[in-house]
Amino acid sequence: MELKLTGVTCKIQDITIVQDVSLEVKDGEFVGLIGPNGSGKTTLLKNIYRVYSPCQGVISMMGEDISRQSFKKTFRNMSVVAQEITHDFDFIVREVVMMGRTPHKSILEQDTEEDERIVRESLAEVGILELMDRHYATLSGGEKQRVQVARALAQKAQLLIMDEPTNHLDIAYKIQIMKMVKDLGITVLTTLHDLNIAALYCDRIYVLSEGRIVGQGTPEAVLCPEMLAKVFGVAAEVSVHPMTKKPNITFLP
Ligand SMILES: Nc1ncnc2c1ncn2[C@@H]1O[C@H](COP(=O)(O)OP(=O)(O)OP(=O)(O)O)[C@@H](O)[C@H]1O
Repeated sequence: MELKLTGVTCKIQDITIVQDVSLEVKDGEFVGLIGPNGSGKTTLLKNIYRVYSPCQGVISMMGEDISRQSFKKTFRNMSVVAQEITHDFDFIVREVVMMGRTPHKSILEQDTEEDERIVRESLAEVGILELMDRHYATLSGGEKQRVQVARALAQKAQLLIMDEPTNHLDIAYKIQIMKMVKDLGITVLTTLHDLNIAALYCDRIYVLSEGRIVGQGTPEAVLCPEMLAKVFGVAAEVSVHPMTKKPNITFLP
């Protein structure tokens, strides 16, 4: 499920937050979006998952402009793990995951046994089947994050958009979730703050700074000391890890 952005600009209250962004995620690619706090990553993703509409530019999936699609059609093909999900009502975990089945149903359609099976499978995949009857509001930040990943899995979409999907997770779950998503083999665009995790899992990376794309390429090409100094303002040494053969960043105090 190919995703393409061409010249996307987004303004909020007349302030340009994202400017002339063009990027492409090819079918089956795992692409990272990195950049400092406030560089516009979440705003860009919100344009992709249709919370905002770009004031200029086109976002297309498989060559079709998503602004011309019904929301239902978009979300049959695109699942989203957003940051900081709060639910106004206190849902049970399995109800939150069942929300992932919504784009596949008509308004009054009941949940089927197949839906129930998919919900259980998705919870098991992220290792929290035992939480299925808990109240979502009572979960820890990391547990909530895994419920959101399970909801996205239950949606069975071919494009997955994730906004910092691992920020509440300890290192073991961070690796588990990234590996699991990678193994799905679907098309992924995700923001990531942990650049060593980005180096391990991303096929390609885009760098956003002040709303513009300032770098793109493989982790080896993008994650260099010059970019880290220029964009993030940090001193770092980058080596190739002898076991993973991926860039390994050591930040210098
Ligand atoms: N609804 C809004 N109203 C006003 N300003 C906003 C709004 N949403 C985002 N911004 C501003 O747009 C800029 C980009 O925000 P955004 O959340 O997209 O950045 P980000 O790269 O995701 O940051 P972080 O890494 O901190 O999550 C910030 O300066 C933010 O304050």
